[in-house]
Amino acid sequence: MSEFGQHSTGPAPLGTTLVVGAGLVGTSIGQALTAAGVRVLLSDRTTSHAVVAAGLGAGEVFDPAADEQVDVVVVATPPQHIPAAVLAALVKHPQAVVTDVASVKSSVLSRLETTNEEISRYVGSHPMAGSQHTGPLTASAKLFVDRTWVVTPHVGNAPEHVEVVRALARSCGSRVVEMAPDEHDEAVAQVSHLPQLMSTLTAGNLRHVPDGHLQLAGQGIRDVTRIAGSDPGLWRQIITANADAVRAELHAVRADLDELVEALDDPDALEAFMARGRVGARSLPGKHGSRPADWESVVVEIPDAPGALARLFADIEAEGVNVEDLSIEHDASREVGWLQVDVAPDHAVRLRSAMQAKSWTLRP
Ligand SMILES: NC(=O)c1ccc[n+]([C@@H]2O[C@H](COP(=O)([O-])OP(=O)(O)OC[C@H]3O[C@@H](n4cnc5c(N)ncnc54)[C@H](O)[C@@H]3O)[C@@H](O)[C@H]2O)c1
Ligand SMILES: O=C(O)C(=O)C[C@]1(C(=O)O)C=C[C@@H](O)C=C1
Repeated sequence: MSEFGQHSTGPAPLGTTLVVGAGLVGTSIGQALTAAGVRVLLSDRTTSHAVVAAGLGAGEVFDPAADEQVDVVVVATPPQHIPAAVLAALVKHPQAVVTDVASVKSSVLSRLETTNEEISRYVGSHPMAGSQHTGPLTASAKLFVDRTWVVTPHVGNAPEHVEVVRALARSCGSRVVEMAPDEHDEAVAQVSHLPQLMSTLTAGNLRHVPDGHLQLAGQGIRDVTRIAGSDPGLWRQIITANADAVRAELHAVRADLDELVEALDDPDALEAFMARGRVGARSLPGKHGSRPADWESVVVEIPDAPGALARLFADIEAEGVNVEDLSIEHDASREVGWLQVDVAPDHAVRLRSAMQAKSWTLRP
């Protein structure tokens, strides 16, 4: 686990933490905090979600009648309900530091500020991890491990309140980044909201593609369209709350698209365009902030058979090679998968020969 993880240097312990909204994100936070030894209470306007989350090890169902002191509240509802839920939490839990996990930050803060309520105990935040799924059944205690969690304080916050939210993020295994709410919104328009829309555009375009052609779909389009499966109702709220920043990104993409259409008749320009994409992909930081370009991939064929993956991991471990990242691709026609193991470049040659010596098939 990372130096930021819950099992490492030991973040400051959190007090009793109430999660409001026990869906994908709320339940995952509940599970991570519970695993880190924090007492977690769960509430959801759909009571069965809180009950399911509790059954999945995310904490206990909150009983408002118990009148228990709550030290931290995490509001994990869809964005449109967040300001009201934050205000309600500030009133009901006068000792608590209240945070939220909404994918947009400025609009939530502005809504809270216009109420003229006392919001000094509210510190916004946003874990940069999730999935295309919703609901407690899709949660995972490991969702936030080694991922960035943005904390977006406002001028009224005391440092100790900000520290509580930083400790919350670290307790879930995340790496904390602090940013002003408007800068956060500009950044997520670039690295989250635009990518979501590009995935949606690509997947939406499949409506023109006949079934016979869809059969040819390989891993490439699956990689690009995974997040197009996200909840349209949730994304409607996210994008409309960050429309100005997203609009600027879309205008830039429109200019690039025009350039690309022109480049179709100019191979040099086309290659330069493709090279720009590769540079962009390599600019993304990987685990612990390192760049994927720092690693080398070893791709191993694994039979779709019980125990094959465990055997492969045991063989890698026996070699003493540290695995930096992993991904798996399923072969469309054969009962095999391809496991991509990313390792430090000076370990790659050794790992390849060790795998071959143990009769694993490698992709060149
Ligand atoms: N899905 C992601 O990838 C992701 C990642 C990071 C942050 N977020 C943010 O997390 C929040 C939750 O997203 P999610 O993906 O977990 O959605 P979700 O639909 O899985 O969960 C939302 C939960 O909130 C409950 N809820 C709705 N209104 C409520 C209210 N007024 N009071 C109490 N409970 C209420 C719902 O019943 C549901 O259980 C959103 O604000 C989203 O922007 C999402
Ligand atoms: O589906 C995923 O893999 C995500 O991590 C989703 C993702 C993202 O764009 O990074 C989407 C929106 C959230 O606000 C945070 C995370």
